[in-house]
Amino acid sequence: MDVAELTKRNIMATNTPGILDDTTADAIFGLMLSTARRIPELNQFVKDGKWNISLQPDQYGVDVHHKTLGIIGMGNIGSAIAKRANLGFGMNILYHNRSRNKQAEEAYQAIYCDLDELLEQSDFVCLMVPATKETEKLMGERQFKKMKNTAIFINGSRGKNVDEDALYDALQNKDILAAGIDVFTEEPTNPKNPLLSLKNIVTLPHIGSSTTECEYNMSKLAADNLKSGLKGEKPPSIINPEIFGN
Ligand SMILES: NC(=O)C1=CN([C@@H]2O[C@H](COP(=O)(O)OP(=O)(O)OC[C@H]3O[C@@H](n4cnc5c(N)ncnc54)[C@H](O)[C@@H]3O)[C@@H](O)[C@H]2O)C=CC1
Ligand SMILES: O=C(O)C(=O)CO
Repeated sequence: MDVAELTKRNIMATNTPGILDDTTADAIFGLMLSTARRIPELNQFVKDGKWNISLQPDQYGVDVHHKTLGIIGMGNIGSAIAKRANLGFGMNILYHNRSRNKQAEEAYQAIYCDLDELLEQSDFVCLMVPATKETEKLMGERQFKKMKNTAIFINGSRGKNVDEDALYDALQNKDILAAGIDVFTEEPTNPKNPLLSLKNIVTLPHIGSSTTECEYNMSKLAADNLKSGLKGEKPPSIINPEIFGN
């Protein structure tokens, strides 16, 4: 939204902050586990009736616990992911952000570093920045080449933050081990998107906040915002309160 323009025209802008952080972090963590432990692929293996000998080493996944997770964008959702990773899975947290996040540093022992350092050192790289001009294709060929070839890339933010062609090449050339993505450059993605042909990627149809509880809570807050606005009152989560004056 062009909030400045809305404010200029005296139009209220509202959002639903806070409500989806934990739900989205759960989905992103699910993507990390699914990708590392190859859950969708091995689920299909059982259902296809192929489980007739014990699992072979080339079907093994990799550990998540006690590995290093690099979070690009340590905001509300990034912090909720760090909490799960550090307190639940004993993971070491590196992060890159526009500014230091002291709360995450204290609560989850998160260590601030520059982007290249994060890419070089992390076993999992999780992208959680907003889509802006600065973050467009933030992850491209150079960044994927910086990652370990045993590392896993997760995108829970916006598709445009990643150069999908570069991600395809990185996965195909085994520059990185695998990827898990909830978001695409174009949504719904074209079924012919080359990424979908790869074995080492887990894909989701942008399900970050898609639980019954979370969708209900977001809708309720949106309706509360609307009701207040229509009565000329300040909505509970207004983005541009300045239109009401001080
Ligand atoms: N997959 C899904 O269903 C969902 C995806 N999202 C996406 O996740 C994004 C993050 O959400 P929140 O954590 O709530 O936002 P937030 O605003 O709390 O956190 C974003 C963080 O990214 C940092 N950042 C911004 N530009 C940066 C840059 N160029 N370099 C480094 N850091 C930068 C900010 O400083 C901030 O700490 C949203 O903007 C949205 O695109 C949000 C909700 C659900
Ligand atoms: O609110 C968002 O940013 C979403 O991605 C919806 O799930």
